[in-house]
Amino acid sequence: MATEPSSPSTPRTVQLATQILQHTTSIESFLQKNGLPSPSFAPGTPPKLPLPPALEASLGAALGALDELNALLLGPMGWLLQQVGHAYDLCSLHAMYRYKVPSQLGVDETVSITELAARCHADEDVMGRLVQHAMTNYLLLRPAPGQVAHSATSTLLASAPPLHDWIGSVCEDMWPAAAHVVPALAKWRDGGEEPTAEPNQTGHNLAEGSDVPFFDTLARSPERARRFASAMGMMQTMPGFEPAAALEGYDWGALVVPGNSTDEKATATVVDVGGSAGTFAVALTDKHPDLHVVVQDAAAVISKARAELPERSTGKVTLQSHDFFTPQPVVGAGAYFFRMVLHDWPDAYCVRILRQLVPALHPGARLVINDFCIPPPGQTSLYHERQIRDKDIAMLAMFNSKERTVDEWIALVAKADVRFRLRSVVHLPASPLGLVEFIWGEEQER
Ligand SMILES: C[S@@+](CC[C@H](N)C(=O)[O-])C[C@H]1O[C@@H](n2cnc3c(N)ncnc32)[C@H](O)[C@@H]1O
Repeated sequence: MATEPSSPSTPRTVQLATQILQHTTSIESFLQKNGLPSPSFAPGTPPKLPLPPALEASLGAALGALDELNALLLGPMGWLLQQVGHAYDLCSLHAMYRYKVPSQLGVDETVSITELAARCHADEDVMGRLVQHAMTNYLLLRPAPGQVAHSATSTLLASAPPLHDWIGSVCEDMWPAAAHVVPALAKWRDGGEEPTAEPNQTGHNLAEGSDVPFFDTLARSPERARRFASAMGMMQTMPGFEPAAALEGYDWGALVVPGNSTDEKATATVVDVGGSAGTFAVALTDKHPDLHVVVQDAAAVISKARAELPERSTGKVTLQSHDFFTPQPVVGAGAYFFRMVLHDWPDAYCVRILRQLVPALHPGARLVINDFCIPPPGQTSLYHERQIRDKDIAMLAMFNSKERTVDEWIALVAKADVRFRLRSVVHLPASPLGLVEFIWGEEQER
């Protein structure tokens, strides 16, 4: 929705408050017209507002304005205090995860904090403090002093084990690593044009006191590996990360080359490199049954994926254990697809991964990178830019890697091999992910 122009003399805070009011009014009137509930903290509230794309934009604008208004009204000192305060938010969320607090409460139940602490086998005083902190962040509700009940967020956590896994991975894998990012910078060395650091010299390594890269840490701990894979699967259901966006944003059907004779079946192979449990591959072959997708990942990930692959995907999705630092075994595929894989690796490692493809590539093969694309400065609100920059810092903490701009993706692929030629760049709507497509060799396009 277009906001009313305000006079240049209107103070910025009032401009922002007006925008918030206008956008919120549009959203509420849509919800009302469609018989949908107003946003609330009550259990059973949908995980996200069910809005059409135009109102998604309104929601984004309202949140961006709210963030700026909050910072302006707090003033620099208050804003700093708020930043510091956020450092403790994950403590109470972590306690919710560790003690499975959401599962200890019945949906319509109100219990005393004493009773909840007993159900959690936790110290009453400490648990009471953590729970009351969680209440201030709307993670739980306080129906009366000393009482606790479910909120919209805690019911969601109780009902979705992968979401619980994701919180666990954030609190126990990523958060300790983030706290060690800055001390880990001492390990970086001057690599000439760009300083470099290894994937085993990260915040994660300092936090763990180990020198193995994150994915090797996972390989040594089946439960942590399961939790991380579950968290990755959960991410695929989050707004902007669903396979649907990448399915619609790219012409997968164009990869299918018709056979020469009528009895020759039209088909093409897509290799989903680092494809984890195959969530994307299943969605892709559901939509394009003429495609054959080979999902490649570490052996432990593939053996778990085998147990979970839906029956309808048999014959359309092949699961293959493959280390992408070794030569690509699928020769002559139509496309090699990397979805949220290369952002886990520093540039020099991405170059090594991409070069492993080269002997397998036939002219015209596509390299499709479906990954975070940092927008150019000023293209989005700082609030929205912060969401993707948070991910960038997470990459630094876990892998000494980074999120990249489209130009950085293009430069990186050129560094791997100049025979990869840029073919298209797609910015997926309402998603921090883009699709950057390259074509191999001089051959005319299909
Ligand atoms: C961030 S996850 C992305 C998974 C999936 N593409 C998605 O979109 O959810 C990165 C994947 O790379 C896999 N991986 C890491 N190192 C690998 C290696 N050396 N060879 C193959 N896969 C690897 C991990 O097991 C993990 O499944």
